[in-house]
Amino acid sequence: MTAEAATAETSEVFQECGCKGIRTCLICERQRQVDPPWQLSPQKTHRFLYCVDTGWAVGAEGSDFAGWAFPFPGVTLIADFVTREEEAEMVRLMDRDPWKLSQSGRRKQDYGPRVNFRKQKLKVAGFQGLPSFSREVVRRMGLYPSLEGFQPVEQCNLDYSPERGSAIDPHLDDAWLWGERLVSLNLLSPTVMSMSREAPGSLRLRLAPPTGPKDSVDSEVTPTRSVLCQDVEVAIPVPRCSLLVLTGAARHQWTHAIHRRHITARRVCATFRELSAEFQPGGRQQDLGRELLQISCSFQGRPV
Ligand SMILES: O=C(O)CCC(=O)C(=O)O
Ligand SMILES: [Fe+2]
Repeated sequence: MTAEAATAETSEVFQECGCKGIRTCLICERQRQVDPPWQLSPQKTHRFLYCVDTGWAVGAEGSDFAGWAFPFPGVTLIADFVTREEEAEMVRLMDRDPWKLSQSGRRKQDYGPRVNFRKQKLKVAGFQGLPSFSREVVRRMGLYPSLEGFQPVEQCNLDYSPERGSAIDPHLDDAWLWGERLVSLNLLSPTVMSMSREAPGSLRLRLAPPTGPKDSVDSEVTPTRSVLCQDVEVAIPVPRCSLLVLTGAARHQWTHAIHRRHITARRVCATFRELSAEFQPGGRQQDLGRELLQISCSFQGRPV
């Protein structure tokens, strides 16, 4: 055996996870005997809960800001987007293909172009479209006003498990290639999407609950308080079988994350992404965009 082969074999045995750099999961934390990440970076001080009925983030019960709230635009949650039968069938079909190890204890399957976001380069070769089992869910998405004209050119399936300590660190999704709406279908178990924002300045809070998203609250007469933006985390409860759409501020200003403690059973998430303006008709890369779209909607895909 060559030295190279020996190294590869050892690292394969050692590395049962896909973590690199600062990312960790339960498997490599045990092997490397390192602290779990939440001991290194403390949780946000002020917790707010997203309310689907009002579209506001409301201070967690029992906390300093209980009863106080601020508008949190850009979130659409569609409950029961798929049935339990459809969910079971989708996951059965996903499980027929191999899952690749990914960072922070996740596993993944990707249907889309190969992309180097840092260099802003992409390769179409190898992409055969979204999988056939997504044809119906993508058709259904287009029936909702907030997803009118939604044509995804990528589907990324992620598999989370409590045994691996799966999570995803706070991040913003790319905005060079991917468009305005980020759409994720949440399968097998409920979870919580945690939103945070490392921006200077504060958020103006009003008394909760406002009775509806369109109510105008006169700030001259209603009491207000403020809270440092960087100290806030907004929890969006995401039910099993629901579809979560992030746009606007929730897409571009607030990072999203799934904490390890919010994975209590196997969870599979399928995220669908559309093209940015640059790749749409009239954009600089419209020809490439058109090609991607044609391939994508053939629904003949295998994971790339
Ligand atoms: O698991 C999720 O719901 C989020 C996944 C995500 O943020 C991503 O793949 O960029
Ligand atoms: Fe993301």
